[in-house]
Amino acid sequence: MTLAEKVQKAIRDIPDYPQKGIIFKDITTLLNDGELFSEVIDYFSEKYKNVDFICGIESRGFIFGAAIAAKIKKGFVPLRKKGKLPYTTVAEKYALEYGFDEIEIHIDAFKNVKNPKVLLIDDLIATGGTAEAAVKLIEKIGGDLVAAAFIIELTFLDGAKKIKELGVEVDSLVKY
Ligand SMILES: O=P(O)(O)OC[C@H]1O[C@H](OP(=O)(O)OP(=O)(O)O)[C@H](O)[C@@H]1O
Ligand SMILES: Nc1ncnc2[nH]cnc12
Repeated sequence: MTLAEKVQKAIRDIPDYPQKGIIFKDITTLLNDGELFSEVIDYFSEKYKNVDFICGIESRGFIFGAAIAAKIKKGFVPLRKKGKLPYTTVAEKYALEYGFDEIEIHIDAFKNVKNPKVLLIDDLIATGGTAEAAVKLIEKIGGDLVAAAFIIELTFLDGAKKIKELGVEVDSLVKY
């Protein structure tokens, strides 16, 4: 079985969560499988070992992003929901599959590196609203995006298109 097939098998569908009509992709069952979680981390770590920073989106993007960053010994930069970062931030509002939100990044997150090469990672891309906001924030503070990577892509919501239109490569492990 390929890694993508194993991950697909490990993810659980929860109908009507958090709202009626949404089929929620539950990654906790993937995280629960230590061997497979580790394989996913190894896969992305090998592919992106040459970046300077890993940016992860709160909160599920933190789980994968922080593990990859530690493995390749590069900095981890959290993109957090509004009001959670203590220092000066830039912010973007966005719409996602089931609501609206706002994320922020610290303005000095890439301060010590010139033209920093950055990987953005999240567990899932649906409409792409969240990732689009993240790309804009990373670029606003001087990051050079190598790719936006996701464990899961919901292709029928066309989110990858939004990101590609910003000139950023999309790398999804499992597509539905
Ligand atoms: O492509 P989009 O339509 O923007 O949706 C994708 C986003 O939605 C989920 O996060 P959520 O905001 O539910 O936060 P969580 O990770 O804290 O559960 C997911 O982890 C992505 O960040
Ligand atoms: N269907 C879905 N499952 C899990 N996370 C999501 N984020 C946005 N849409 C989602």
